[in-house]
Amino acid sequence: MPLNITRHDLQGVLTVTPVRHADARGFFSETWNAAQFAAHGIRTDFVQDNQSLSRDAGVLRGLHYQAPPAAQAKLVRVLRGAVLDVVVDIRRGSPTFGQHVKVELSAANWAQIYVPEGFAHGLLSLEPDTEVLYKVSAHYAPAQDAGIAWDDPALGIDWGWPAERLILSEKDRHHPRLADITSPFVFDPEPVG
Ligand SMILES: Cc1cn([C@H]2C[C@H](O)[C@@H](COP(=O)(O)OP(=O)(O)O[C@H]3O[C@@H](C)C(=O)[C@@H](O)[C@H]3O)O2)c(=O)[nH]c1=O
Repeated sequence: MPLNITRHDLQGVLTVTPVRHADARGFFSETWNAAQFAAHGIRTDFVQDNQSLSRDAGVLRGLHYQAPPAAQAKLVRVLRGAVLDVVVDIRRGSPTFGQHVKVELSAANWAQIYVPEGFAHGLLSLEPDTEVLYKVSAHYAPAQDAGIAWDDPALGIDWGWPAERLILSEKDRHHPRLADITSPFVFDPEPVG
């Protein structure tokens, strides 16, 4: 079954919507198929699956990335509830540096987002008890774990949620602005994979 893929204006960022085979019992869906991704030129070796639960709507996680040598590509989907998913290009020299893509992922729309290396990632829960599951291409590396301020004015992300009602981790309250870091990622006009 071919993948339903939408390419975004940011190089390599994709929305992927797997087919759901519905029947009287419910549905069946291939949520990750390496051969089908390879057919689209994406050969990512995922090594870890992560799951998070956000109890309330308004939980904002982000904007996160891991620096090389632990840089991660991610394939993100929602098992329950809905999120606003945001991906920011932080590759120095990129023609779209600092620009973002915003996509709603939900258990209902079954959409996934593919986030390549070189992008910061964040999500906002839009419903209570939202569960997110995502594959990553490098193991967790606390020393390389880093972030950018979700409200960096230069990024201009409209989260569509009153700032005073957002629920953030302590860590996510203190990330620097993009202009205040030297991103560890450099734009490659001809990326492999
Ligand atoms: C990311 C991560 C965290 N942890 C631990 C560290 C900490 O004690 C606890 C919660 O970590 P965090 O606060 O970083 O979790 P969270 O804020 O959900 O972080 C995630 O946010 C989204 C937007 C992403 O893109 C992910 O890659 C990841 O950075 O889990 C791991 O053991 N393995 C992991 O891979």
